[in-house]
Parts: sequence; structure tokens; C-alpha cells
Amino acid sequence: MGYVLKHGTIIGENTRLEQVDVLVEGNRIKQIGIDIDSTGHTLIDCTNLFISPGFIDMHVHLREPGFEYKETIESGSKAAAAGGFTTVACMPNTRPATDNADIVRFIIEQANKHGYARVLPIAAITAGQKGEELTDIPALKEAGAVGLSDDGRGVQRADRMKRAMEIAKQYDMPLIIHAEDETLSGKGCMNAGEAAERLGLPGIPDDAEAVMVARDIVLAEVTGAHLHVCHVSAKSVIELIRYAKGRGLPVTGEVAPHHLLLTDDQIDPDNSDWKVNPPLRTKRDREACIEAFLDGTLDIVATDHAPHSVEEKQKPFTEAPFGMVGLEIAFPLMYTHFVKTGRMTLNELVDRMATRPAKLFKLQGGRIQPGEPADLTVLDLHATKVIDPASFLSKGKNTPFAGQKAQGWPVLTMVDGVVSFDAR
Ligand SMILES: NC(=O)N[C@@H](CC(=O)O)C(=O)O
Ligand SMILES: [Zn+2]
Ligand SMILES: [Zn+2]
Repeated sequence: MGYVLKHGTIIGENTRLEQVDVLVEGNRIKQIGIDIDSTGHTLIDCTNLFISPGFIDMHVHLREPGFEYKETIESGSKAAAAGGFTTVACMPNTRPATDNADIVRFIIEQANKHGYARVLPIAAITAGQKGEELTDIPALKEAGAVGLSDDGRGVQRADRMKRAMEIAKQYDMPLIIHAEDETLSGKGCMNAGEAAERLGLPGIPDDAEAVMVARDIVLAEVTGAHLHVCHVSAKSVIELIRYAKGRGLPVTGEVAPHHLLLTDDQIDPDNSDWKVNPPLRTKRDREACIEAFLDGTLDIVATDHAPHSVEEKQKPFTEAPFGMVGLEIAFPLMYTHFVKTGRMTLNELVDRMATRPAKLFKLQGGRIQPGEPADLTVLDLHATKVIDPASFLSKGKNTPFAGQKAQGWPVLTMVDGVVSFDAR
């Protein structure tokens, strides 16, 4: 007994304009066709709905182990499912940091027990994310880590990064970098510039991000390692990635919805939900992010879902932790502001949220085709809702998008042939 998703419109590489049925048996897509017999199967009526390959988010913070009050693998993967994500890669800035094979295995076990999405651990580059001693990269890979990052911090020492890349290259692991030279970013809490001056808040210049990206592009060329640049926020960084790609280097980039949609001049200094790292930058940076996303310089969308507690985010702007949640609103925001406005097609958006991440990181999923795992997202592209953090399944409610209207919401998510979210 399986599922028949009836009369849906498939999005993605294999787009079919007519309404079709998708038969799921076990954990696989068995058949795509017209009038598939649903006898003995559970019928999911997809009339007026779209069926997308499940979204893949390469950058989330699930906070477990150590910060369960902010999020758990259970609550975070529930939020993922509600946002139409079937796979999320989680960052190692846990407590303790995900810097050894036992913690990688713990995350995988927790996800298998309590998860509503596939959870792929990203392991730390350095022990305790302290930037000194390298982790045991082969052991981390063996345990199931899909990449390496010290996210939350940049690796300050070039010699450490170079050595990590040499080993990562050997073991075919991507370096997923948080680019921030701490000697330049200092104690800033928002983008350095006119807005910060007006508000009298300490700034973080974009060169703090660009300097490290430049260094790591050089090192990626020397070592041949896959360098993936996290949460790109600035024009200066985009120019460097464009240069790297022009040289044919294995460099890729991600952009978060907030850097595509928000700027520093909009920041409400009395609301720390606007505080994120890298910070929201200028209009010029935002336009550069949009252009780079549209032309593929920035390959994929990643949310950098960073839940924090209400108490933490009630602190003043200078003291509150950096981060915004994103899993449950990423698709509606992207659909509303990129597809509805005609900047890109629905197929192109799904490519950047599902197909391309799967290709870049050699993951399963990303395509709707017989034989593929049944990782699917059913979307109601007509539904319009006001973003209400109180309704989030994530423990994190911290988003500056609260109160904004968005169109195009996931209504059902299936992971590995199992329904993980159903809002019908
Ligand atoms: N992006 C953020 O503002 N915060 C992230 C850390 C990070 O992604 O660098 C977090 O862990 O809260
Ligand atoms: Zn980061
Ligand atoms: Zn992050």
C-alpha cells in the first residue's frame, strides 16, 4: 500500500504542464502518469496544487546537542517539513561542537528517531571551532558528515584552512565557509555604513567577509578543494566569487532570503530580530545579491535558519545573539518576491532550492522521477498568509518578516515515502 498524489502539476527538471498522478510505493517514486489506479493506496488529491521535489537547505542550525531550549532536531526538522524541506544540513556550532564522530552519529541517530526530514550533519573544521587543531576529517566523513564548516565563526588562520582543504580534497568533502575576519569585524552588530552611523551602533564592514573569501579562493585554487561560501551578503564578495568561477575553480555560493530581501536602512534597532550575521547590508549589496542569484554566481538558496529564544532576542541590539529563523517562510518569500514578480520562473526557483543543492553536494533527491526517493513537497501557490511566528513549529520565533504577507505555501511534505507534514 502506497500513495497516489492525484492531478498535481509537477515542477522541476521533469516539468509536465498537464496534471498528472504520482504513485509512491515504499520509499520510492514508482510511476508518473495519467489516471493511475489508486485502489489500495492512500489518495492525496493535488487538484490545483503543484508537486515539487522536496527542498534541500544546506544551512540550518538545529542546536542539538546543547542548546535544546533554542531548537531540537525534532522541532527543527518539523519546521523544515512545514517549510517544504525534505533535507537539511545542520551546522556544527552545537555544545559540544560537532567536532568528533560520536556527535555526528548522535545527530544522525536523533534524526532517525525523532526527525521529520533527512538531517545531514556538517562537522567542524577545527576542534571546538577554536580555529587551531584540525578535526579528524576522515573519521567525520566515515561517521556521516557531508561537509566541513566552523559556521558561526571563520577559521582565522590561513595555515589551518589550507591544511583542512588539502585533507578535505583528498576525502572529497566540501569546505562550507563562514567568512569573517575577526580582526576586521570586531564587535559590530550591524553593517558598517550610513545606517549604523545614524543609529549610533558599531558596524561590521563587508571587507571582513570579503578578505576571508579572497583568501579561501586562493587556497581552493592551490588545493583543488570544493569551497562553498555561506550566506553571501555583499557586492565585494560576489565579485570575488565571480572571479573564481571565471577561472573555473570549484567555488560555489549560497544566499539567504533575508539578504535578498532586506537592507540595513530598514533595521529597527529596538527589535533584535533584525540582527543577523553577516549583517543586512546596503541596497547596493542587496541588488548585487539579486543579480548574482539570478545569473547563478550564487548557486543556491539556504536559509541559515538560526533560532534563538525570546529572552535572548529581547536583549538590546548590541547584546542579542545574531540570527533569524527561515525554514518555514523561505519558499513563500522566494515565490512572492522572485516568481510572482517575474524575476525568475517557478522551475528556476525549485532548481535553486532542490535540484542544484542535490547536484552540488551529491545528495539524493532534487528530482521527481520513477526510481528516485519519494521526497516531495506539495504547494498551494494561490494561498496567501500573513507570516505569524506564533504559528511556527520551530522553537525560534525570531524573524523580521513577521507581519508580512506572502503567497505560495507548502501543504504537504513527504520524506522517503512518509508524510512528514500535512496542513490539508
Ligand atoms: N547567522 C547568524 O546570525 N547566526 C548563526 C551563526 C552563523 O550562521 O554564522 C547562529 O548560529 O545563530
Ligand atoms: Zn555563519
Ligand atoms: Zn549559520
